[in-house]
Amino acid sequence: MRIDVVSIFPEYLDALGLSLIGKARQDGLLELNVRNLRDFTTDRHRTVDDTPYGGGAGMVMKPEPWALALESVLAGAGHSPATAEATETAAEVPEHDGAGRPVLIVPSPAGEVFTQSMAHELAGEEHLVFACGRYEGIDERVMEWAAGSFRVRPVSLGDYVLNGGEVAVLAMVEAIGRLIPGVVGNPESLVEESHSDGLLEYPVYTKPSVWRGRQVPDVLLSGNHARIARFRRDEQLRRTAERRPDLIEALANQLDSADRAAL
Ligand SMILES: N#Cc1c(-c2ccc3ccn(Cc4ccc(CN5CCOCC5)cc4)c3c2)n[nH]c1N
Repeated sequence: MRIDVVSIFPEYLDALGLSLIGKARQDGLLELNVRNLRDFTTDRHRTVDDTPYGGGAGMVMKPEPWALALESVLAGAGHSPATAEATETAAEVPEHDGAGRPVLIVPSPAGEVFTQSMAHELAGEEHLVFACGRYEGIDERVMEWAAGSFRVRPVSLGDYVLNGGEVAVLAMVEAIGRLIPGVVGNPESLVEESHSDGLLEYPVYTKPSVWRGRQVPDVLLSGNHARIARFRRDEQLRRTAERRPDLIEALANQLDSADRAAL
């Protein structure tokens, strides 16, 4: 997988050189390129923002630096930017769903909320491009223009307000990158994790069996795998009902009688 990121704070993405994602890059499982949006400005002050049409607080990111940066990404990946007629052609040919075009993920408070399911979907893509906005956001015409060469997806990390897109990109690249085959040493650990079966994960314990007077649940020391599985499932259901009742609602028709007894 190839990932390109454009940001006015490229150093924010340095954390993607560490740990599993950093090793995946060293192992050639993931290619990551970060571009500084200011390198695509044309004035001496490297200006990326301006006042909003229609008034209002704050500043808006200018469109032209973004178009130049995204065209640089396309050129770097061997794609040619869409021309006007190409855009029309793409729109007219129904089977041309743009599957070959890179996905442009635009972190935004107004985006579709990022989920584990979306992480799995995006982990299957060949080329992801992340546009990190700042200020009050990016001129909307950039996303309209980009639709000629990218599959554009505004995505939100969650229902709270950040100051820009970089933190969201760190989270999404980690969530997506860990699903790429070979990145996580033991693929088994990807199976039983939160949200993989729609429930929150069960509590985990390790040595010592008694720590500051607190005993590990006996069932986990029993060696009885059926009882251990049932305990873990019960803990998943209990935790999910307590912390995320919304997830229980979504699963209601999938729970068996043993599950219902645990709630
Ligand atoms: N992913 C993600 C995010 C982001 C996110 C992502 C990208 C950018 C780029 C700029 N910002 C700052 C910003 C904050 C608030 C608003 C709303 N406006 C409405 C009209 O009044 C002014 C304010 C806009 C821009 C960003 C925030 N926040 N929360 C998430 N889950």
